[in-house]
Amino acid sequence: MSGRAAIIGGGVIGGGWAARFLLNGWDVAVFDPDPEAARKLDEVLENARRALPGLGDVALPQEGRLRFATTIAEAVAGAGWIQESVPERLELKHRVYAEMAGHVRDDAVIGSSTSGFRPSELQAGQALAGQIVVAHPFNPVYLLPLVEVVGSPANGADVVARACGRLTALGMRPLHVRAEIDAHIADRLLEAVWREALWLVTDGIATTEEIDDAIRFGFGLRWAQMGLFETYRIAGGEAGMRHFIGQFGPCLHWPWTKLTDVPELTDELIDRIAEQSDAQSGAHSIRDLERIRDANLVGMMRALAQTGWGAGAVQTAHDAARAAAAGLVDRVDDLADPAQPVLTLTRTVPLDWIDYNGHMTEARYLDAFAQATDRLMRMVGCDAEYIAGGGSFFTAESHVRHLDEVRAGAPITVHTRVLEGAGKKMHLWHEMRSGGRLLATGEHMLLHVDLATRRAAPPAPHVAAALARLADAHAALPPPEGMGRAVGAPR
Ligand SMILES: NC(=O)C1=CN([C@@H]2O[C@H](COP(=O)(O)OP(=O)(O)OC[C@H]3O[C@@H](n4cnc5c(N)ncnc54)[C@H](O)[C@@H]3O)[C@@H](O)[C@H]2O)C=CC1
Ligand SMILES: C[N+](C)(C)CC(=O)CC(=O)[O-]
Repeated sequence: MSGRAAIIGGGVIGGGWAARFLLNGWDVAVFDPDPEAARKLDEVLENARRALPGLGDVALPQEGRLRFATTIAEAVAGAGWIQESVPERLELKHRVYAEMAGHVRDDAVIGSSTSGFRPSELQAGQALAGQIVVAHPFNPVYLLPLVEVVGSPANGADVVARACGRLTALGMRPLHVRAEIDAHIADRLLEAVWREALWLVTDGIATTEEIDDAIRFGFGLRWAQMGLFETYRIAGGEAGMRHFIGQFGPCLHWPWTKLTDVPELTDELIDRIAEQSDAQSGAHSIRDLERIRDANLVGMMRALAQTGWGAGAVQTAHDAARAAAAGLVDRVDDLADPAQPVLTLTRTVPLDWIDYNGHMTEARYLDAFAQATDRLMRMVGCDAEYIAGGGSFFTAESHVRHLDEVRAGAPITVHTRVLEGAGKKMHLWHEMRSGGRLLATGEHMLLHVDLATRRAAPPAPHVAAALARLADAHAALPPPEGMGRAVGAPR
């Protein structure tokens, strides 16, 4: 699903929202009075284009069009989603909503990025109250899936549901916060940690770098994939959560935190934090830090997708939802023209597929061909259910030719031919392209096996029939150049 979005306030967060919408195919109008807004947004977009398209295993749609509007009314006209991301001042947010009145589509959702205001505070006195919800994202908005959605009784019954549906279609994970509270759920948690960190600096116990190390080398990695409660459940050992609470419950009454007390943000404390932060990270520009952060996040989320866990599961679901739009099909019967090589992969080269030579590393060619083979297997009926029933294909031999290089962010496709599909054999030919360039070919012999005996065995009749159908259709094509080549064979 795509459409038109309006972004009011194109700073750190508005810029991230603009990138999220644009890269998911939406046209975006931005209103921001800052004369530097276009430059800043351009830089954020450049980073987003580098990172987001390579996060998933399915190509994103064609990027939407970006324009800058000169008034709020012009920006919001015709938009299905309006995201307000102006600074965290209630009176400013109210002024912005008032300027929208009379120009907003009846079915448009007005999301506010507010970190802390409740929806009823935002809606107070507003003609558009029924359309305003909190849609609180996390920086960088173009990569992180979480968005807290909070409504109030002023919203119609379906507004929150409509908001959540649209955010899901953008590859996000809307979390419906059912009760209105200051700072929602996540910032309440973050604020608690932030206050403790400020005390540690105030009291001279730790530097900004030591505090960051305490997070990133340890519990930060755990939080990224299991959060707090699931992590502590494991920490309870076989006796689980009850044992954990029994063991650490008494600490609640010990002076482990200063949560009820807040350090004064004196000039001295601000100077100390700023100086320590410069010493810690000043060698990198903000854009450099953003790129390092993005590469780390993409790598972590792609690892999580392998286990189908947390933020990785969101990406996997988004890929699945996008596959048909990207031209991929799940069944031979769904192919528009089975006589042509089958599109088995369409994606962007991700950042973590690049090696020290600055191009896609050799193993990833085989990885991409393996993904293409997996799709072809599913298309002929060898899907998860079939494999659970005891039948599958094993690869017996592969020959990959590396013909041209490709860099991060480039779109790649794989088209596949079935050279032979009879008895236990499945002989495949993959061609990988970027634009018109042939990057690589892969020739693979697979054997159908009985997973109980681990020995070759004929496939089930429906798999054999689908495979034979493709093999017969592809037999009419001329033999592919390079078929049957061995390493070192003369050209
Ligand atoms: N920075 C963060 O980590 C996060 C911030 N938020 C929330 O997002 C909102 C925006 O915060 P940031 O992007 O960090 O601030 P920012 O200062 O980076 O960006 C705010 C932008 O709004 C523009 N602006 C000011 N007045 C305006 C007006 N009348 N109409 C249109 N644009 C106007 C400014 O020129 C600026 O570009 C706040 O509500 C904040 O709580 C939410 C999640 C994280
Ligand atoms: C610091 N903050 C309150 C603006 C943080 C957020 O709102 C969310 C985030 O991205 O950390």
